[in-house]
Amino acid sequence: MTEANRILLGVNIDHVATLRQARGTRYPDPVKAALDAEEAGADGITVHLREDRRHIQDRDVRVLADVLQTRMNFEMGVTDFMLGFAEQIRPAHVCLVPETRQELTTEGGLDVAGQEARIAAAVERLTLAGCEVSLFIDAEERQIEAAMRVGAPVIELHTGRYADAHTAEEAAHELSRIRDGVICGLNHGLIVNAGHGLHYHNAEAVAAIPGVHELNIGHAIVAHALFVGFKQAVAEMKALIVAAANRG
Ligand SMILES: CC(=O)[C@@H](O)[C@H](O)COP(=O)(O)O
Ligand SMILES: NCC(=O)COP(=O)(O)O
Repeated sequence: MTEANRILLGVNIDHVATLRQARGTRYPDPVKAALDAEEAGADGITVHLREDRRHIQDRDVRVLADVLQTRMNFEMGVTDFMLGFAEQIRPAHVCLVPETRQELTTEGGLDVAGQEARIAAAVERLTLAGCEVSLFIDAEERQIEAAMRVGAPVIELHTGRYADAHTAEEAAHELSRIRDGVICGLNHGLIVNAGHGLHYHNAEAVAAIPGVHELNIGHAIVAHALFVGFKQAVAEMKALIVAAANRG
């Protein structure tokens, strides 16, 4: 990997499917979005198959598994169904996320410390299936240490509180928590990704944190794509974070 592309962009295409599901149509097709994203420089494609199937559907994941040129980052709750599904699909990456039916979006990180045995068993099953497992967690030392203990090689730090900050002070505080989380993860030998709620106006500061491996970004890219097209929206985000990482 060259210095110019040392940070990776995973493009989350869930909300292309959100638009499709709103009318029960066949369009817009998240698979087309994924292929366009790849052409525009995405390093991977992220999809979250929610238990309530509010956006991505099982078939989307199956088709993506066949056609992606990069790699799939499959986000899932820790349930027996999802574990079995992932074992069939065998995505390159599986990210375990917390999930509740009523939430608007993923509101916090997975409580790994509070359920180590259950998460360790899931990590083991997925690893045996050939998936690299990541855990979507808050930037807290106890969660990062638990992630290491359960055998996950990768963590993704939840950036939602930073993205939703109402003041510059709050944003700076949340950013410094993420920075500390990155250092902690790296010190424990983990690969550290980050994502959630990142946008064209706030992703650079996270990308500039030394050691961040990949950012997963979806909602903002899909929204921007309405006005500039999907490829352009992905290319703009990729250029933004690569430049920030190189400056940082
Ligand atoms: C786990 C995560 O942060 C994203 O995948 C997010 O869940 C996108 O989907 P939702 O907007 O449905 O939460
Ligand atoms: N894991 C975070 C992700 O995939 C993208 O989240 P968002 O940018 O749609 O909020």
